[in-house]
Amino acid sequence: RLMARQKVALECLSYHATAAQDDTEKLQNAEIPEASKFELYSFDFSDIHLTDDETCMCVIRMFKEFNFLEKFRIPQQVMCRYVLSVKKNYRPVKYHNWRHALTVAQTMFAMLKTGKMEQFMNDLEMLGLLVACLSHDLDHRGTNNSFQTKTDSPLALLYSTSTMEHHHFDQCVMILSQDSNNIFQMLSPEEYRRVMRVVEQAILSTDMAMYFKKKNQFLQLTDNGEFDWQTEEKKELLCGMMMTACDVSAIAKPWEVQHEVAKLVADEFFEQGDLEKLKLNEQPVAMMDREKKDELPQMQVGFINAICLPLYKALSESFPWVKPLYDGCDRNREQWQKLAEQV
Ligand SMILES: CCCOc1ccc(S(=O)(=O)N2CCN(C)CC2)cc1-c1nc(CC)cc(=O)[nH]1
Ligand SMILES: [Zn+2]
Repeated sequence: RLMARQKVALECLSYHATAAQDDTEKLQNAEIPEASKFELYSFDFSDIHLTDDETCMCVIRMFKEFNFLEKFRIPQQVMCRYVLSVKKNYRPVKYHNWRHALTVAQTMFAMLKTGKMEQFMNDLEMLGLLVACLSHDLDHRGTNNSFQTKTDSPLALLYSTSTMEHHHFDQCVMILSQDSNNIFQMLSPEEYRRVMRVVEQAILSTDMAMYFKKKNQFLQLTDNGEFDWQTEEKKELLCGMMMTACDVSAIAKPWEVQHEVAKLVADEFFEQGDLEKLKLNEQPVAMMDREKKDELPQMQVGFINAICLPLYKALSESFPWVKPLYDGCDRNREQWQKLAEQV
């Protein structure tokens, strides 16, 4: 019986076809605009006005700014097909979609470049971090880990902890396992092993439960004025914190952008709450209960105070050039506080 269910589980892992040839050729022949056109070096970057094609060009431009196509001998066509295949494997859910993945990757780009964190990373680590950001929510269904467990989803059968994050990593591996998508194809076996370890750790670190586990260790290092970050363990810890900082970076965007994105997050949460009421006949947690939408501003203040600000504060103390993330988040806290007092 278990075998049959595991067979079903593996079926649901089957990833959709690679990007179409004509889309790939179109992107391949396109002129990739300068980074300034997309404001890729800014922490205020927003994808809202970009077309789907432009989002793909943003990714290629970020890789070009790091000179990764030369450094890792990535054929242009493989680069294009890889980006389109990753985009294709995001579902059109309200928040955890391709646009979210792109904005997370752009924040990582800005932290490394504008935030000057590239001085602590080597090329392979930065390549891994960008790939991890692009892949970190692949095939998200708009529901969280506890929902997989509660509904006996095939994914919960495969992974009992960090269920979605393990699935996102699996999807990332599956896309790279197609030669036509494999941007790592020219790496040596040793380089491939190292970059995949960076990608795996980075994607798994986006499980908020992992963040809570690791953050005190990180805060101790920054409080003690850690400046080395070059041991395997410290590097892994720093990369994990950077992933969380990028994953929640919508909280640090200009107010109009944050307010719009919060609506998308709420819509996705409320749809899960509806499923829990209807299918599971269960009362959802407040943040997923649309009957409690009035509590949203106060929840955002709690999210900022408990999770976002402490992280951005610790990062800004050790890496001063990422302070715009702290400042943006603090401004949004004030805005959400004002709305919370109005209710
Ligand atoms: C906007 C709709 C309400 O959104 C929230 C409500 C509550 C909390 S929470 O900090 O209390 N907390 C987080 C950890 N969970 C395990 C328990 C609940 C966070 C958010 C929230 N999350 C994200 C990340 C997806 C983005 C965002 O903007 N807001
Ligand atoms: Zn995410």
